[in-house]
Amino acid sequence: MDYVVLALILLGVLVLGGLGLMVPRLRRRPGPPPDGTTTGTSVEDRPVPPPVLTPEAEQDVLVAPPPVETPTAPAPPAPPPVAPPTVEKPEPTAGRLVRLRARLARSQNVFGKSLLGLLSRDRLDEDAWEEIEDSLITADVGVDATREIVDRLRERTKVLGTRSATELRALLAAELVNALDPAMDRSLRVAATAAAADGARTPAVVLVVGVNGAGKTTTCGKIARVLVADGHSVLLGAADTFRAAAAEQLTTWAGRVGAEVVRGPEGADPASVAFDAVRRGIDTGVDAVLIDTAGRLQNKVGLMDELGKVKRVVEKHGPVDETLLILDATTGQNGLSQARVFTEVVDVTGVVLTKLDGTAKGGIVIAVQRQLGIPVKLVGLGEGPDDLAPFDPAQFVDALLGTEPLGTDA
Ligand SMILES: Nc1nc2c(ncn2[C@@H]2O[C@H](COP(=O)(O)OP(=O)(O)OP(=O)(O)O)[C@@H](O)[C@H]2O)c(=O)[nH]1
Repeated sequence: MDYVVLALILLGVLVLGGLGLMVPRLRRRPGPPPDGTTTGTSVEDRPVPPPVLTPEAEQDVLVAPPPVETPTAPAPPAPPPVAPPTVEKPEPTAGRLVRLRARLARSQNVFGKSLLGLLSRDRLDEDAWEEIEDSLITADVGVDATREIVDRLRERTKVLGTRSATELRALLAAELVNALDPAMDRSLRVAATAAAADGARTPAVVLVVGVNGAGKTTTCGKIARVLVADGHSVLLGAADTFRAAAAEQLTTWAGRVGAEVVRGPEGADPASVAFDAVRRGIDTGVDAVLIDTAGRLQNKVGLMDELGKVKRVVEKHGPVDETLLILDATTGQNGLSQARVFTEVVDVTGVVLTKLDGTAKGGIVIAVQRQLGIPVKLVGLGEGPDDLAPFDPAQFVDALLGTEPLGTDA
């Protein structure tokens, strides 16, 4: 009996102990989902193990910058569409000098106002003639030319008994034209010639020379326009390899009239660029090749020798047809001594007098021609692309004196 009681007690203890273990477990078990579906252990339910990092990766994590939110950058503006260069139609050359006569206004102040004012006096006495002489000298006509002009004028007024201001003005104009030697050939030699051997045409070669800043490159560009306006095809050679901007400048000028440019690397041998330009001109059959050269001071022997070489090298293709000396009219009589040296090194065949719009000394045209014996072929009267006019003595004198042009083609 005792054994039975003992067994029952033991059983009771075991039952109670078992219950004690069961209750906490039941409490911890999650309830069913609200929809009553049973779920197995989903991937999400599984505890996520912490990432195991290698030392290097740990380092990366430490130094990695926090993720930066990249703002969406505004799209760069689309480049403007590149328009093909517009080829311009230069102004016709006939009558340009007449159209540009107002540009000589500063010269007109000397000639037109003071000179004609003097001639309008009631009595032309010694003082008046002296003043006329002074006016001409001030306008850079040059002493010898002035004396010659005034002497002839005095004689003619005496012989003809001229008294009226209009007649005196006409006489003065005639003397000034005479001093400009109207018989000189001022045409540009720009017509291509037929080569004897194969019948191919050889372009006319025009060499443009002068001191620094005289306006060579600008004038080359303007001459290209003059030639195009007169119906010639042209190629430009950028043999000013000294000044990088000169080739750029020339390229722009050429682009405006649809002409080709031959240029070399900066600092290249100018003679070789000039040679290549003429070669290219022969190959493409243009009428004229214009060669721009670097500005050089007439007292720099090396540079002047270089210019001589450019000419000699170009002449391997054939003779240079035209060597134009560009002279800045504002340098007055100084320009004349420069000019003399150039004529010794290269055979200058024509003068282009630039910047006549910026000086009261228009008389320099007379001095240049008389002292150099070379015709002024073109005059620059402004910075505009068509501000270069073929020179015509009668039109020029009319413009200088502020009188109406007589018998012009404008
Ligand atoms: N007012 C005026 N300015 C001119 C005329 N011709 C040229 N110029 C100006 O003169 C300046 C010099 O001209 P460029 O053509 O660069 O002279 P450059 O002789 O080639 O110069 P370098 O190559 O340095 O020797 C420029 O500002 C031109 O616009 C003209 O007839 N009138």
